[in-house]
Amino acid sequence: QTGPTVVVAGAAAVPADDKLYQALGGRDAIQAFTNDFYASMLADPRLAPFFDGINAKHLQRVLADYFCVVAGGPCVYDGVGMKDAHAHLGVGKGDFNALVEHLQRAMDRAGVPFATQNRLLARLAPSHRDIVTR
Ligand code: HEM
Repeated sequence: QTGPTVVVAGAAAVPADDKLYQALGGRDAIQAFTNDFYASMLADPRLAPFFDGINAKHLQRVLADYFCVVAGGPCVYDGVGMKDAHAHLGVGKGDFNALVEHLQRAMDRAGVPFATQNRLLARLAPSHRDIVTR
């Protein structure tokens, strides 16, 4: 990406244009694949325990806001930074990769083109430094 970037809470660098946000189909489309993504993580015995006792409605909303902001969309992320959000969870690299795979599959099911999926994943990838703690 070219052009100026801003840094969002959670240390994702976000470009000043909203092209990726548009390519993802806007806020409603992002919320839809986020909800599907969340449901598929709950159905994965490896990831489900992390989400025990978590307010799913809230997390689905802030996750979609986060993806939206990372994609350059006109959303506000009002959650906590990635480091603080995950510090207590003991997320491993394999867990991180498993989550990314679920996100990829959910975007696939939503008809998001492969190249667009990869642009979002590339912007999320650096957050592993804040999220993976073991
Ligand atoms: C690209 C990777 C990831 C992104 C972008 C991401 C994003 C987020 C966001 C935006 C929140 C909300 C923070 C808030 O409520 O203020 C959150 C919370 C959470 N994340 Fe992640 N996350 C990622 C990876 C993971 C992984 C790999 C796991 C576990 C396997 C995980 C488990 C959780 C849990 C359990 C919460 C809720 C924490 C709580 O409310 O106490 N996340 N994440």
